[in-house]
Formats: sequence, structure tokens, C-alpha cells
Amino acid sequence: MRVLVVTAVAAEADSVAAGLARAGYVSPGPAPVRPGTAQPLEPPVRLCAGGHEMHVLPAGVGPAAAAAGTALALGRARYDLVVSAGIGGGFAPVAPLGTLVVASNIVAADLGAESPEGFLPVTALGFGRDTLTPPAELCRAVAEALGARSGPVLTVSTATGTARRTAELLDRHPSAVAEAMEGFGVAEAAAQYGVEALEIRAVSNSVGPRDRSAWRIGDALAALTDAFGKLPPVLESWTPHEH
Ligand SMILES: O=C(O)c1cccc(C(=O)CC[C@H]2O[C@@H](n3cnc4c(=O)[nH]cnc43)[C@H](O)[C@@H]2O)c1
Repeated sequence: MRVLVVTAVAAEADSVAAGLARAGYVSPGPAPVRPGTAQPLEPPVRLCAGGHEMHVLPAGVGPAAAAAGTALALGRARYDLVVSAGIGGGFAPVAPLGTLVVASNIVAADLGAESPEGFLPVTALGFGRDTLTPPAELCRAVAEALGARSGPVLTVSTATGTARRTAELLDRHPSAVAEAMEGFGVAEAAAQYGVEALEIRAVSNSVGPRDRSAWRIGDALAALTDAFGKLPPVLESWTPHEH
């Protein structure tokens, strides 16, 4: 089993790698680089255990960087699964600070058009898709192993910072548990390669009026490490569909 874990920033990648180290994953050394090969993005950090490989890639903030980085990595190596991981905003009261969420659906919540009647998703405009669905059994098993809540996780290009925007999002996605800025980009790139994707978020802040003093990034990064300490046995026992 070879898994690509895509985070936004290095601190998230380090937390993921620390969890994988707890689970016995070790570095086999740097990957060989072919002379003259363009490297627009650092290659993922490779960690191995018992014939399984986890590659961890900080690809940048936002859906575009996430999709580009994921697609580059998927073009360089074959993966069985892609995981979008990092911190995120939790919708109160279902996803309190420091807890974990696993996406049952990965939703591009601001991909579409505004209209006087309200937001029109890209599907209502007649093209594209705004939802990607991870394998349900795997999602359930991961949520159970992590003690995580499962529900739709929204991908937004603009992080929510007002009560009005929070209410709009919940009106359209009443069962949403969290929002972040990369999941749909990672999952769309994975889908185009025929690879399944998961999204796991550790809640650093509540979705709502902007209040940076209330963010608990350290606690969320620690929760991310705990999550990746528990995750490997679940992924290792999963059989991906043929693709
Ligand atoms: O300064 C702000 O108001 C602000 C608001 C939201 C996010 C940021 C960031 O710099 C972090 C972006 C980074 O973290 C993920 N993230 C964490 N919490 C949220 C959230 O409530 N809404 C959206 N994204 C969030 C995100 O995936 C990015 O990777 C600053």
C-alpha cells in the first residue's frame, strides 16, 4: 500500500510525519532524483513500514496549490490512496477545538456563481462537480479508529470570518462538520488519476466571526499527530478498487 498525504504547510506535514513515526514508519533515505528533472515542488517525504509507504507532501495553501501539488506527485509515482490532512475550522457544536473530523463528502462549497436568488453551485451552471465522496467503508473505519466525527467537510477559497457567511454555509450544507481550503483540490486531482481520496482535519478554530486569539493551532497539530499514529493499521488493511 502506498499512500500520498497532502498537507498545506510544513508544520502540518511534520505533525503527520511525527504520528507515522509513532506507528513505526521510518525514512528509507531521500528518493533518487534524475539529473535534469525539473522539480517545481519538493518531492514528498517518504516513510516506510512493513512494505507499506506513506509519502507526505506540503503542497501549499488553497485548492489550486493543493490540486497542482497532488497532480504532480501522482504523475511521478503510483499511489493507492491520497489523504488531504491538516488543521481546519470546525462547525459548532459538532466539531469542537482539538477534535478530529473525517470527511464523508468533500464539498467545493464556493465553486459556482452568485445570483440575486443566492449561490448557484457549479453543477447548477451545467458543468463540473462540487462533491467528491471518499469510500464509505474506509471513511467509517478511519473515523472509528481515530474517535473522529464524520460528515461533509467544505473546501473554501476564502476562509469564513463572519456569522452571516457561517449561516449561509450551514443553510446549504446543514450537516457540514468542518471547513478548510484544500480538500476538494486534492480529491479532484486524485479522482482524475482514478485514485480514492480521504480528508482528515484537526479542528484549530471554530467557523464563525474572525477571532485569531481563539485559535488553538498547537492543540490541533498535536491531534493530527495522534491521528496519524493510529491511522496506519486501518489504511494497511484496506483494499483499493482496481483502477
Ligand atoms: O487570519 C485569518 O482570519 C485566517 C482565517 C482562516 C484561515 C487562516 C489561515 O491562515 C490558515 C489557512 C490554513 O488552515 C486551514 N484552516 C484552518 N482553519 C480554517 C478555517 O476556519 N477555514 C478555512 N481554512 C482553515 C486551511 O485549510 C489552510 O490550509 C487565517
